[in-house]
Amino acid sequence: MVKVGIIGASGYAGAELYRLLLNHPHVEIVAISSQSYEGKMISHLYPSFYGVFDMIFTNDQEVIEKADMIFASLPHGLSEKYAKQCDEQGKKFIDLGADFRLDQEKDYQQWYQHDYQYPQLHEKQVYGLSEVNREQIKQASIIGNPGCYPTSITLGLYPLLKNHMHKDEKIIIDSKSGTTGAGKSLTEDTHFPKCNESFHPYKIASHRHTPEIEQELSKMAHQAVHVMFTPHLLPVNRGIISTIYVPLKDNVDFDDVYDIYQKTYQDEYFVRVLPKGQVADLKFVQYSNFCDISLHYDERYHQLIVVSTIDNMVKGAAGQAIQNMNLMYDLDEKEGLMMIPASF
Ligand SMILES: NC(=O)C1=CN([C@@H]2O[C@H](COP(=O)(O)OP(=O)(O)OC[C@H]3O[C@@H](n4cnc5c(N)ncnc54)[C@H](OP(=O)(O)O)[C@@H]3O)[C@@H](O)[C@H]2O)C=CC1
Ligand SMILES: CC(=O)N[C@@H](CCC(=O)OP(=O)(O)O)C(=O)O
Repeated sequence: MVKVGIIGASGYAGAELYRLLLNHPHVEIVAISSQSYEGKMISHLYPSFYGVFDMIFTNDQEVIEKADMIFASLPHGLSEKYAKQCDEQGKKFIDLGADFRLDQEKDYQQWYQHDYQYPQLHEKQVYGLSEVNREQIKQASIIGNPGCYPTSITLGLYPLLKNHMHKDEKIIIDSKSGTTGAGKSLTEDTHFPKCNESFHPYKIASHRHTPEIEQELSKMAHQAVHVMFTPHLLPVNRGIISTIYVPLKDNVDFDDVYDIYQKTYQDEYFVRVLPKGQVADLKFVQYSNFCDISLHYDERYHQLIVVSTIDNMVKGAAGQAIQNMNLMYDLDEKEGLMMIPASF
C-alpha cells in the first residue's frame, strides 16, 4: 500500500483527492492537514464524508512524517519548503499548485511574484502532463501537476503541434471554467448572485497560465508557440471547456489532422477523440478523469477548431495527480480513476 498524505486538505482540490483516493485499492491515506481545521473531523467541513472517512485534520509536519507520497494542495508560493523536506527524506511529492510548473525562475518571478527559495530543487521537477511526459514522470520524485486550463489546452493541441501541421502564427484560445476552479475562499466574482446567470471573461491577456501554456506548447512543437488566451468564469460548479483556433499549414487537410489525433490518442484511456460531427461537452466529462476532444474545420479560413473539455477538479487537478502517482509507483495508471462521467 502507498502511504499517502495531503497538505492543504481542507481546500477543494485536497477534498477531491481523498474523495478519489478512498476508492484506490493500493492507497492508505495516513494523514491530512489543515491550518484552519486542525483537530476537527473532515465531516465538520464536508458532511458528505461523515461515517465514510472520519479522519481528523492534523498539522503539515505530521503528514510528512507519516506518509511516503505527499500531495500539496496549497495556494501558490507555499509548497517549496514541503518539497524540500520530502526530497531530503526520500519521499515523493506532487504539487497541485504552480510552484513546480515553470522551467524558468524568471517566468515564475514575473507571473507569480515569488523567488525560488531552493533553485536546485527545481532541477528535479517534472511537468506532470501524464500522457505526454509519462516516462519522465515514472522516474520523478517531484511533480508539478499541470494547471487546469493548461491541461485542457495542451492535450487539445499536442497531436497537431507534435506533427507540425499548424501554421507558425499565434493561436487563439477561449477557455471557460466552472467556479470550483477558483477554490473555496469566497471572492466577489464567485459570490452566487454575481456569477449565477452571468458569464464574463477575466484576466484578459494577463492570466498566469499563459507562460505555462506557451512553455509546454513550444516543447511539443520544438519551436516557440505564442497564444492569445482568454479565460471566462462559467456559472457551473465543475468543468473547463477550451475552444482553440489554429490556422493549418496550406498542404495539410482536415482528414489527415483527424487521423493524427486518433493515432496519437488511440492507446490513451483518458483522452477521447470524439467521432467527427460530435461536439465535446463538459457535461460528459464531469466527475471523471477524461479529456474529451472534438475537432472541427472552417474551410473558408483553412482553420482547425479544437474543443477540449475536462473536469477541472479531476483531470485538471486531483485525478491527474493520482494518475501521476500511479505512474511513479508503477501501478496501473487507471487505478482509482475509473469513474464514469455524468450522463445527463
Ligand atoms: N480548484 C481547481 O480547479 C484547481 C486547483 N489547483 C491548485 O490547487 C491548489 C489548491 O487549490 P484549491 O483547493 O482550489 O484552493 P482552496 O482555496 O480551496 O484550498 C487551499 C487550501 O490551502 C490551505 N492554506 C494553507 N495556507 C494558506 C494560506 N496562507 N492562504 C490560503 N490558504 C492556505 C487552506 O486550508 P487551511 O487554512 O485549512 O490550511 C485552503 O483550504 C492551488 O494551488 C490551485 O491553484 C490546480 C488545478 C485546479
Ligand atoms: C475559475 C478560476 O478562478 N480559475 C483559476 C485557475 C484554476 C487554478 O486553480 O489554477 P491552477 O490550475 O494554476 O492551480 C484562476 O483563473 O486563477
